[in-house]
Amino acid sequence: MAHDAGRTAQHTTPDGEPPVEAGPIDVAAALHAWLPGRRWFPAKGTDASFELVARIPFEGPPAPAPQVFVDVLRALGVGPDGAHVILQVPLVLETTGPGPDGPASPAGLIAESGAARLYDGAYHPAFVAAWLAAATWSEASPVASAPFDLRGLHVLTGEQSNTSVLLPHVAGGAMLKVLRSLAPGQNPDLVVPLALTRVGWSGVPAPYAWNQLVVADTGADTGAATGADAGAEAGGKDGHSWTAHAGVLAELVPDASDGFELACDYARHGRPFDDLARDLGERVTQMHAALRTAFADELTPADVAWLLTALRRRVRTAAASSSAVRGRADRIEAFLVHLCTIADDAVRRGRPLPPVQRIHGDLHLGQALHSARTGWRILDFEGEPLRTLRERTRPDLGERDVAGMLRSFDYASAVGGAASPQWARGARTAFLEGYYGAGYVGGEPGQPRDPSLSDRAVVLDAFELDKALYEVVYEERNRPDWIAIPLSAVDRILDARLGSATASTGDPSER
Ligand SMILES: Nc1ncnc2c1ncn2[C@@H]1O[C@H](COP(=O)(O)OP(=O)(O)O)[C@@H](O)[C@H]1O
Ligand SMILES: O=P(O)(O)O[C@H]1O[C@H](CO)[C@@H](O[C@H]2O[C@H](CO)[C@@H](O)[C@H](O)[C@H]2O)[C@H](O)[C@H]1O
Repeated sequence: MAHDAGRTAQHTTPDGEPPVEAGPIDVAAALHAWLPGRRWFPAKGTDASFELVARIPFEGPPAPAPQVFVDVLRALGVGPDGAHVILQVPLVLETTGPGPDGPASPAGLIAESGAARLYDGAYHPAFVAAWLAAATWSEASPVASAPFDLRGLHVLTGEQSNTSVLLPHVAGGAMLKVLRSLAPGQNPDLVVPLALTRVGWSGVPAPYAWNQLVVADTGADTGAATGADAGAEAGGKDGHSWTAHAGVLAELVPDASDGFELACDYARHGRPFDDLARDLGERVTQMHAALRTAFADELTPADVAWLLTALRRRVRTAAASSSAVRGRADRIEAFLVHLCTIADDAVRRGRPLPPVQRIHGDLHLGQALHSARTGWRILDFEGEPLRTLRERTRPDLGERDVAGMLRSFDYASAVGGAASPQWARGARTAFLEGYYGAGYVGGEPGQPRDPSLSDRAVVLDAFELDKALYEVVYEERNRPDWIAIPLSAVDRILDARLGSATASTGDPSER
C-alpha cells in the first residue's frame, strides 16, 4: 500500500525520530501501563519491557481526522523459552474528535489528555475502515468495497489470544481477527483456512480478506500495511525488513454457540453431550482428510524416535517454567519409556503409525462453533500460542488434535461442574467413535473395537499428557485458579499407565 506521506510524516523509529504528534499523550508510557493487563499479552503479571520496532501508518481521511497507525513492539523475555515476542498494537489517535467513521467504544480507550485520546484500534471504526481499505480480498468473498458499513462493530470479549471484531454489515457479516503476535512469514490462521476452502471444505469459515505488515526493523522508513497475496511466499525476513500477516476477515458464522460454553452448559445441567461430541469427531476426521488434500506435500511417514524426542523437549520446556511439572518429571520419563516399548512393539508387528500431516495444532472446544444450520465449524489454526511458529506448523499426527479435544471435555466437565465423571467419559467415547468410525464403535467403554487402534490409544495418552503439561504452564501464566484441572489430568494419565503414585510432589495444592 502506498501510504500518504504527507499525513503520515510523523511516523517514528526506535532510533529517536519524531514521534506521532500525540499532543500531551506519551504513547510509549501509555502502552507500557496498558499492555500487561491485556488478555492477549503473553505473560501477565510480569514486569515486561518493550521496545518499539516500528510505527506503521495507515491511510485514512486527511487531518483533522484521527491518525491511524500500528505500533510493532518487541516484548522482551515473554515468549517460548524466554524469547521475545513481537506484538502488534493498532492505535488511533484522536485530537479533534472521532472523525467521519464515528466514535470508538469507550472500552478501547488507552489514555487521554485534554482533547487528545489514544485508542486500541480494534475498538475504533477509523482503524477498521483503514484496515478494510488496505486489505487484499479473496476471490471467494462477497463483493465489499469502501465505504464500509461499520454499524454494529463490536469487539468480542473473552479468553482470546487475539482480538476478534464482529462486523455484522461488512460482506454480509464478517469477523475481523486482529492477530496480536506477529511472526515473520505466513500465518497459519490465514493460510490454512484459505487452503481448506480452496479444496472445497466448508467446515471452516471462509477467509474473505487479509492484511500484511511490512516492518522495517531499522532505518528511517518504518514500513507499510499491505494486502499482499497470501498464496505467494510472504517473505519473512529480508535484510532490514520483514513481512507478517496481521489480520484476517472471515465469514461470520451466524447464530453459533461457542463449543466450550455449550459443553459447560450441558455439563452444568447434567445433559449428555454425546451426540454433539460424536458429530464433532466426524467433523475433525473430515478436517484431517481436507488438510491431507490441501497440504499433500507435507505427508511424511511418522518417525517414532522423532516424536519421542519432541515430546521430551516439550516436557523439558514445561518443567523449566513449572515446579509442579518438575515434581512429576521422573514419572513422566517412565511413561515415555513405556510409550517407546509399545511403539517399538507395534512397528515390529507391522502396525506403523499413520503418516504425519498438517494438523490444527491447538484444537479444543473453544475453537469449534456450533450452529443448528451448519453443524460444527472449526476456527483458529494458529496453533498453540506458547510455541514457536516453526513448531506450530510442523506436520504431526492427527491424534494431537484428537487429544486436544479430549482435554477440553475434561475442562468443560470441571468448569461446568458436571455431577459425575460419566459426563466427560460419555463425551470422550462418542467423540472417538465419531473420529475413528466403525473401528471404534462397539468396543469396551472407552476402548476401540479394532485392536490396531490400541496403539493409537497409547499415542493419544501421550498427546493428552503433553497437552495437559502445556496447559499447566498456560494456566500458571493466565488463570492460576484453574491449574488443578490440567494437573489432575497429568496425574490421572500417569497413574493409569504406571500405577498410582503415593504423592507426586508432596504439595496437595498442586493436585
Ligand atoms: N467466523 C466467525 N463467526 C462467528 N464467531 C466467530 C468467528 N470467528 C471467531 N468467532 C468467535 O470469536 C472467538 C475467538 O476466535 P478465535 O479465532 O478462537 O480467536 P483467538 O485466537 O483470539 O482465540 C471464538 O471462540 C468465537 O466465539
Ligand atoms: O484459543 P487459544 O488459541 O487462545 O488457546 C489458548 O487458550 C485456551 C483457553 O482459552 C487454552 O485452552 C484450555 O482452556 C480451554 C477452556 O478455556 C479448554 O477447553 C482447553 O481444552 C484447554 O487447553 C489453550 O490451551 C491455549 O493454547
